Amino acid sequence: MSTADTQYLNIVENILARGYYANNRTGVPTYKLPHQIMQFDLAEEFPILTTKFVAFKTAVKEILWIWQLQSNDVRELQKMNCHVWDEWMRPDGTIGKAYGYQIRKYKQVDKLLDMLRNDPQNRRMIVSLWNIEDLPDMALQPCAFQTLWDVTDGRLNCMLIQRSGDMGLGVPFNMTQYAVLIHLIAQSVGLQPGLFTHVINNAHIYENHVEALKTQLARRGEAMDAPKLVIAKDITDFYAFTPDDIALDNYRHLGKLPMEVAV
Ligand SMILES: Nc1nc(=O)c2c([nH]1)NC[C@@H]1CN(c3ccc(C(=O)N[C@@H](CCC(=O)O)C(=O)O)cc3)CN21
Ligand SMILES: O=c1ccn([C@H]2C[C@H](O)[C@@H](COP(=O)(O)O)O2)c(=O)[nH]1
Repeated sequence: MSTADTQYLNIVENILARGYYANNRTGVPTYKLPHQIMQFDLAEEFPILTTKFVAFKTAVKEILWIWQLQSNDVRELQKMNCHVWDEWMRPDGTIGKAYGYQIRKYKQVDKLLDMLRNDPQNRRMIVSLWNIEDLPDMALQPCAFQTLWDVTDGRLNCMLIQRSGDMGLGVPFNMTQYAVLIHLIAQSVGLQPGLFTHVINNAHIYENHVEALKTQLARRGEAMDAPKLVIAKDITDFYAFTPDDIALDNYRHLGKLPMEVAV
C-alpha cells in the first residue's frame, strides 16, 4: 500500500479530530493544524494518492509552467489545457510577479542546476519564491514557496516548505508535482532521487471539503500500491522535458472526489 495515502490521511484525520476552527482570507472557514510533515524516499515510492484520483498530468503541467517555462502567464497554462489558475488571472492574463516570475527574475533554476553539477556540497542551494519587495504585486502569494536541496551519497534530497496547504485540493497536487520535479532535476544532473520532505506550516481543510475527505478516509483500507513514475530516459536537459515525457505506469485509484476551490 502507498505510504502517500497513509501519511496524507493521517494528517487529514488529525485535522478533523483535533483541528482548530478558524476563518481566513477566502471567507470559507477551515479546520487547521500547524507544522504537518510528510517524508518520502523517492527511491522506494512515487508519492501519489490512490484513495482518490489525482489529476497527474494537470499537476505536472503546473509545475513545468512554474519551474521550466518560468512563466506567470495563465494563458500559457490554458494552452496546455490546464485551468487551475483561471480564478486568479488578472486582466493582463498573468498572476503578477508570482511563482515562475520569481524563478526567471533571478535565474534560480539555472543557478540550482549549475551548483548541483559543479558544487554539490554547497549548502546554499535554495530556490525561493518569497520576494518581500514584490509581494504586493502578486495575485496570490506563493504557498509552496521554498525548496532546499542537498546531495548525499549520490542522491538528490529536497525539502519543500509550504506556508499554507489546502489538504483537499492543493496538497495532493503539491506532493506529487514536487516529487516529479525532484526526479526531473535528478535525471538532469546525473543523481538518483532521494528524500522528499514536505513541511506544511498551516495545514487546513476547508469546511466544504469535510464530507469528501471523510469519504476518502473511509477508503483507507482499500488503498493500493503506488504507481511507477516513468520518465523518458534519454533526456538530461531539464528544459527539454515535455508533459508527454512524464507518465505513470499502472496508476490505480479509487476515483474522483470533486471539491470546490476557495478563491
Ligand atoms: N484555495 C486554494 N486552494 C488551492 O489548492 C490553490 C489555490 N487556492 N489557489 C492557487 C492554486 C490553484 N490550485 C488548484 C486549483 C484547483 C484544483 C482542482 O480543481 N483540482 C481538481 C482537478 C482539476 C483538473 O482535473 O483539472 C481535483 O479534483 O484535484 C487544484 C489545485 C492550487 N492552489
Ligand atoms: O500550491 C498551492 C497553492 C495554493 N494552495 C492553497 C493554500 C490556501 O488554501 C490557498 C492560499 O490562500 P492564502 O490565504 O494565501 O494562504 O491556496 C495550496 O495548498 N497549494
